[in-house]
Amino acid sequence: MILVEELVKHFGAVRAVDGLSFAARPGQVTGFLGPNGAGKTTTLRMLLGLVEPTSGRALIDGRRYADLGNPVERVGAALEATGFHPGRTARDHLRVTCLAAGLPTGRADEALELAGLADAADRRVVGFSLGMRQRLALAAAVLGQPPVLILDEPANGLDPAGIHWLRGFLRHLAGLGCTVLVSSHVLAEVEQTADHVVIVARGKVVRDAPLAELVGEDGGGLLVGTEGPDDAAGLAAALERAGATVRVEGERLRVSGVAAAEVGRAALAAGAVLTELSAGRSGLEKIFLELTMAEFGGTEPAAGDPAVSAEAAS
Ligand SMILES: Nc1ncnc2c1ncn2[C@@H]1O[C@H](COP(=O)(O)OP(=O)(O)OP(=O)(O)O)[C@@H](O)[C@H]1O
Repeated sequence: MILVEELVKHFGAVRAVDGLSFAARPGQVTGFLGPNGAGKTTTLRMLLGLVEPTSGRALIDGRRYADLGNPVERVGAALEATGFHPGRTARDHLRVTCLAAGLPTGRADEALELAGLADAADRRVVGFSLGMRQRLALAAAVLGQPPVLILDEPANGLDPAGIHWLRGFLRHLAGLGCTVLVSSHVLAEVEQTADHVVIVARGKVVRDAPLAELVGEDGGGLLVGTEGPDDAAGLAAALERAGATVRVEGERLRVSGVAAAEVGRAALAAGAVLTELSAGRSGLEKIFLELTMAEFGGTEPAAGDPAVSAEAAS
């Protein structure tokens, strides 16, 4: 169990973390989601005793990191996939870590297997890709079979197959009863892996809820495009008669309360031509987009924007 209470960290005038509270529970993957600079890494570093909080508490199983008896067996962490000795093989790197932590060296091969690196065990880390380094960092994190895992952007550098593997890896650990806290600034990663989501922005928690609750929130309903304002008005009236809630946005309608087939029937009845019929964003996507835009400016991308569609579909 991870417990963060009223955590604050100021770097000079920068309020990196500004009164953050949340919990991550055993048997769950908790996604720690926020735009760049939201304070995620600083929070994780405070949990791991690498940064001293200005105030508040960051606890692992009820204790500060410094007070955990044998930290390697209490918490595994992967913050940055750097710091490996380039001349060592993957297996040697993990064996050295085992020796330093008083763990049996046989754990190295188990961890390499779990991280999908068994075939590269005897290769020197200098030749590893970023994705392979990420896997090695994850292997190191699970060496002590800790019940708590803290991972900072573990999907960085992984290719699509690697991201797919990572999801299975995290789900497997949660299935074993681990508390898994994983940060990301990429919504799709969290959306497909987490049980629970904590969204942060500017050092504060914006939402803290089960993923199912956020995804289930009606963030957008259906988006319906028509050929012109007259068609839009006629279709809106037909949809309202069918029990839908409709918001007219120029030639487009935002429709909730009915299925897509009902929109088709209403269009037929109203003699309106549909130019678009797509799912609106989930509540989670909507919240995250709004946050990111508030942080970095810009306008909301159109529903058909390839960047949005790709992220939603991946
Ligand atoms: N050592 C430091 N000294 C000064 N400012 C810092 C330091 N570490 C972090 N910050 C600032 O604190 C804020 C939060 O940074 P942090 O790295 O925690 O965000 P993040 O959510 O992890 O972002 P990203 O997704 O980009 O990694 C940023 O404004 C950052 O510039």
